[in-house]
Amino acid sequence: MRILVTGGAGFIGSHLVDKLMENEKNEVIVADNYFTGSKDNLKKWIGHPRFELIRHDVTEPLLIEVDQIYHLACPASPIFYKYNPVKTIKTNVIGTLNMLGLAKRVGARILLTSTSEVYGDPLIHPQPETYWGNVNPIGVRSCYDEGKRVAETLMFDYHRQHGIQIRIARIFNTYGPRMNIDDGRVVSNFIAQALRGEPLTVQKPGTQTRSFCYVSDMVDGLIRLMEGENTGPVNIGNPGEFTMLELAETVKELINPEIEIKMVENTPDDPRQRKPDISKAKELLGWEPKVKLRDGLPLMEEDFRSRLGVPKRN
Ligand SMILES: NC(=O)c1ccc[n+]([C@@H]2O[C@H](COP(=O)([O-])OP(=O)(O)OC[C@H]3O[C@@H](n4cnc5c(N)ncnc54)[C@H](O)[C@@H]3O)[C@@H](O)[C@H]2O)c1
Ligand SMILES: O=C(O)[C@H]1O[C@H](OP(=O)(O)OP(=O)(O)OC[C@H]2O[C@@H](n3ccc(=O)[nH]c3=O)[C@H](O)[C@@H]2O)[C@H](O)[C@@H](O)[C@@H]1O
Repeated sequence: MRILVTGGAGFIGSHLVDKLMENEKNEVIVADNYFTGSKDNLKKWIGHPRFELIRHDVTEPLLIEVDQIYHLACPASPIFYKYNPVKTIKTNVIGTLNMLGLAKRVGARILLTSTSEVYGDPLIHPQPETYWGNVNPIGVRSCYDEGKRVAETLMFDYHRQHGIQIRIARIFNTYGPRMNIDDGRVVSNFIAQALRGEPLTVQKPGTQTRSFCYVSDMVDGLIRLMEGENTGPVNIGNPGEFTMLELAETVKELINPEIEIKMVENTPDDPRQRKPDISKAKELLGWEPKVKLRDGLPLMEEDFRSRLGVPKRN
């Protein structure tokens, strides 16, 4: 099986590559423009005979021969996707069109990593896949959430019109080792702040919720979806729901009980609550997450300590 992973130098993509490379029958090709990803995440595979890394921007066509495409390329942290919103929407729309064109030409199966942000600021809780969402089409997050919604539309239109085999995963907040230290997402921010001895910045009001999935569970869910018979969309995430204040308290307790928690201004259109209904993933993929937040945070702490050079105190 020859497998293309777009965005494979990023956080989730590099863990997915590790898992796919475990199977000796797989050849893995990564295409990435290194906007938020890094070759460092893939260093153990560079030079491996079953692995290839291409510097490529998915907004340009890619002509290669593959059997499967995991299409992850897209900046995921709000600070990065808002940095150049026109580029973000081009990545979601033109990038997905290009990858669907590739899938059509070579007859490959393609999986899109969509997002829980397609539900916007949800009015239904928890969110099932049947919920159409509550999204601002002209806001500062729209390049990402509307971009992913168009990407999902393109996937289904190619499927209906050209018979392409598609899979859509709606990923909910995922965390783990290899996240960018200054990525700006909440779990990486809090862990880096706790280790640097800086206050944990809880954006107001602090009662907004998220549900955090450990990256190994995520990768397992994505592979099951790709290998299974269902197009999706399927929610993949951990239903354990926490307010941002609860998350800050947990990080404080586990990593640095002396640290201060500081309330700071939030950004526009921040969803107030988010929790996946994972009945479909359980039923169709036989999947559910195994790693609890309290078990996953220390694994991420260990990785951040070694990258920041902050040894554990005894
Ligand atoms: N991590 C999460 O919580 C989460 C949640 C929902 C959805 N997702 C989706 O999962 C995917 C991976 O997210 P992540 O957390 O690993 O993010 P990440 O930023 O670490 O990885 C994204 C990768 O895509 C690459 N990339 C960006 N634009 C590109 C382009 N135009 N051409 C080629 N490569 C490009 C980046 O360099 C990076 O390596 C994204 O599609 C994201 O939208 C992630
Ligand atoms: O799971 C998803 O579908 C989406 O979730 C995230 O978007 P978001 O939930 O806004 O992620 P964060 O930036 O980590 O913010 C989560 C919450 O933490 C808060 N926050 C963030 C950073 C911080 O320092 N402090 C803080 O309280 C934010 O206000 C927000 O309420 C990801 O960044 C998207 O890539 C992904 O598609």
